Amino acid sequence: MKWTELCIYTTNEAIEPISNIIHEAGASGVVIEDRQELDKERETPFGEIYDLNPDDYPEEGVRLKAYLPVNSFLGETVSEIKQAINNLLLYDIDIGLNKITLSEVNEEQWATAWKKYYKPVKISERVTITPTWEDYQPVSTDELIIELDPGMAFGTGTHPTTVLSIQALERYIEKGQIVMDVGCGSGVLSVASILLGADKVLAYDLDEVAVESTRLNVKVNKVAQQVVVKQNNLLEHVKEEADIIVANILAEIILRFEQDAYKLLKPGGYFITSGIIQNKKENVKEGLLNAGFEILEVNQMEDWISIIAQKPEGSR
Ligand SMILES: C[S@@+](CC[C@H](N)C(=O)[O-])C[C@H]1O[C@@H](n2cnc3c(N)ncnc32)[C@H](O)[C@@H]1O
Repeated sequence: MKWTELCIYTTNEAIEPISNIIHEAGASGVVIEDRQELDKERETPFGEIYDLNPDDYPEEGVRLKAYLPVNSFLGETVSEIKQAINNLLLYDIDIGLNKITLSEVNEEQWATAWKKYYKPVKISERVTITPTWEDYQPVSTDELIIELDPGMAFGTGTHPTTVLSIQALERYIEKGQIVMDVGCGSGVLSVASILLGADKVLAYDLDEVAVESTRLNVKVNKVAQQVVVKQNNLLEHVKEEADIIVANILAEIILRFEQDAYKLLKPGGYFITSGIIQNKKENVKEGLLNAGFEILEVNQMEDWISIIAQKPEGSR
């Protein structure tokens, strides 16, 4: 099978929204080549440092590579992707150079392009994410392993917004709790919640592909019995109560359901928000305070912010 490699030169800030656009356009995955990665010391969970090849990275900014099957819709799909990326400017997202190139690759090149980038990555104290094709052996007995196929919706689970969410879940989940995962994507946060001790997760996403992806990943990770996955717009019509609500979605979307999150949380429950870019931090905080939350933590990784808020004990 022939594939077209679509290369998009952009910025770190635009990785997440452009990845979503590409997935929605039907690409079977996104490779992220971020120049900043070259300056970081990278360590595998085994403590080995491995070097990255500078030739695999753009001279500046970020290069996203996506693979689309060559068919008669290709031209149309590429135009739609370009239009959707340009529309990001309306949300104040810096799309940088926004140069887009196309080239044809064969099946074999496509498979290798993927796999060389993905290694097991330690995300938090206890959680390691490993691609499904790696035969990964835990290093310690309390290590929790999440298996993900980066070729599926919403990638590798190692984006800073996902990492911040998992690190927060690790600090706040207590055994037997109920968690809601709003905008579940690949389902990585649902799987993490169960592995970290939650009894049940209610996972929601508006996107059908994401819902399927979560269903598959909860099965692969053997937690399907405890995760109820449903296509839903945020928390619309949801009636259950939760101990923790986690949402890794853009700030604009978090702002739309802070009050619903407050209503559905038990007193003392936590709202873990992530996916917030720097300049939207104050808006999200203000919205959370207006809804009645107390802000417990504001954490940052690269340009991304995660805010952890609590519904006060004794409130209703
Ligand atoms: C950044 S991804 C996060 C995926 C995953 N939770 C993670 O942390 O890696 C955001 C997800 O929110 C979903 N989403 C966006 N708007 C939504 C809405 N109104 N209702 C439900 N899900 C939504 C998108 O489809 C996408 O899967």
